Amino acid sequence: MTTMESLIGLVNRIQRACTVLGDYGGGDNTFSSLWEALPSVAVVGGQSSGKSSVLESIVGRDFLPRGSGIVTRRPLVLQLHKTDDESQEYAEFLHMPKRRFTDFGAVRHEIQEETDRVTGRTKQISPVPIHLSIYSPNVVNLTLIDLPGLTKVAVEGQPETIAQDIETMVRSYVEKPNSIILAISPANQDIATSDAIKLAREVDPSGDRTFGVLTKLDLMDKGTNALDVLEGRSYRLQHPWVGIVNRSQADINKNVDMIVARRKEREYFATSPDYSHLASKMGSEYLAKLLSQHLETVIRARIPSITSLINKSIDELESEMDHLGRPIALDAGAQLYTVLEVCRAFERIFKEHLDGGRAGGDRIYGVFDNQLPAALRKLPFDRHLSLQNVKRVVSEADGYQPHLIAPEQGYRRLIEGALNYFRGPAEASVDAVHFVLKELVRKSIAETQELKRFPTLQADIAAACNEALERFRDEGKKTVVRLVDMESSYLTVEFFRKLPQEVDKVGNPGGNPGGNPQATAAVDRYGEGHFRRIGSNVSSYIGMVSDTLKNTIPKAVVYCQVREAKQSLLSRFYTQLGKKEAKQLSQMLDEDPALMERRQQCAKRLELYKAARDEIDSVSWTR
Ligand SMILES: Nc1nc2c(ncn2[C@@H]2O[C@H](COP(=O)(O)OP(=O)(O)OP(=O)(O)O)[C@@H](O)[C@H]2O)c(=O)[nH]1
Repeated sequence: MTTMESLIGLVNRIQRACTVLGDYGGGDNTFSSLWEALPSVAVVGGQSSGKSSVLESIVGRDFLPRGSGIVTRRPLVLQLHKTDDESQEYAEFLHMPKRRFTDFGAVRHEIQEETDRVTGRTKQISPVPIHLSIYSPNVVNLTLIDLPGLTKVAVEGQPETIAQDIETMVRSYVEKPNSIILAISPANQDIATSDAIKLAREVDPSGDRTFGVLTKLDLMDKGTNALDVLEGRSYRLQHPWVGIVNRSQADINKNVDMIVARRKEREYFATSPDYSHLASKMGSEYLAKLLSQHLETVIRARIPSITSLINKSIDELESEMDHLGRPIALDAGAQLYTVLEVCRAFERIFKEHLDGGRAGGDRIYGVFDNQLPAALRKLPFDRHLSLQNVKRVVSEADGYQPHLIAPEQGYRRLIEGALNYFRGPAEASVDAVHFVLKELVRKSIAETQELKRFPTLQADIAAACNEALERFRDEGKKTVVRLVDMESSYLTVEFFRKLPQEVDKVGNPGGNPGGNPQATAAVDRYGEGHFRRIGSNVSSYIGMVSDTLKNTIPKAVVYCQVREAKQSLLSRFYTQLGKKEAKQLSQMLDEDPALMERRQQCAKRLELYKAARDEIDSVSWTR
């Protein structure tokens, strides 16, 4: 069977858990607020309207700080728990869970101290609530939130904006649709000027959620009464107005006991000529019962929507937790496993870039198909094989004895000189592919979801990849330069064998009919045509080599760089990983602090919502 205790107690427990997580009215939150979904009673009134007196009267104890100026500077969530008649009264603060207060003077002192702990002694206000639970046979189960009194002017030491700040904070509590407003107004003031009623009218125009309380009935001018207000004629609310007579300042000074004061209040209404017909519906005890019953009804009505909010929030949090990733295990084995798993995810993406499926690998083919042939075409063979240079190289190679038939040395020197030019484009191809691979590593790291959480591991993987790519580049360069050197070290004999014999060709070059053939040949061997032919033969040979290199350089580059990157980009990293200690591994898995924080918050929230769901499930409802 559901009892009032179980329902209000349930909300109390959820409310306390909310506060621990920073979820309270007026708080700044990135999560949907469970607190806001919970019905609560907020006590609102102007300064000196009698708020503290009403609360103390409901509790039956003196426990609230008194003084001039703004005494209540943080919301006080006051949870009242009714206990067995013979049990001892005590109070407990959420921020001091181990200490039971039986001296209510000490409770008052602790409220002051705890207020100052957050706000400093500067008379500032703070929306962070203080939670106080009171266990007593003299209370009904009820939760009330005492808020700073609405004020018009700042006093010495308070910021100019204090009046506005208080209103904003109070408003943030009372504007929530689940808030029940206990609007306190003094009877010796015109109700039209009541701060509490003004605010309540704004946030609850239908008066559905507002309970009007009229204090200081005993202080009204003789011959006047508050029946117009109490009977709902001055300002109509959905719930009946409740009149209250609290202890006067003189009673307080005389330390009149609260229980005695309650009795006097009862007597006041019972014997009052104006109010005796309303006596059963007046006074602080009646108010407490009325609120308790109403709160219970409201909670009962809200349970389905609270449950659905909780379920929705659990789903959202679980999906966010999935997105954020599991928390990191503490033992070295599990950490190593996590690192390897993340590395493999990265390698998979990197390979997809090379093998297709993701863009980027085609840029390597671009190097082979465009950059390399273009660079080969641009080599300065025209200059190298100009008539002048051919002549110079051949003469230098001949030395003092000009060549007799073909300038063997001259050919070799010209060819060797030309082949040297191939080193440039060969090395440039290696560099170009290196940069493509580097870029693909960068992209793959960015695209590896699993890596996002671990900035340190990201940097470690990037460094390991770059180190490996440098090694592959060195190897690639050595290999392509070797290809060029191989061309210089042994020339293709076949090519020269196939060249038409010069003697035959020059025997009668067709320009000197009838002349002395020997003389013509002799002159021509050192003439321009002869050198031009040498240049053209060397050029053909170089063209042939260029065609070969155009094909073999890509093979070497793929073999040394691309294939290696696919097969063993992280091989060394893995070897080093095996030697790492648990501490180093956990350093690698050092998460982005913001992300860790968010996960922790989500986990705590999730715990709260699940606990709240269990709490709700554990109460058997009578509907
Ligand atoms: N005679 C009489 N005095 C009252 C009544 N209610 C409050 N007082 C007196 O009015 C003064 C202010 O009451 P509090 O309960 O401190 O009012 P408050 O709204 O909490 O004031 P602040 O905390 O300063 O905003 C005190 O001196 C009370 O004794 C009442 O019903 N009758």
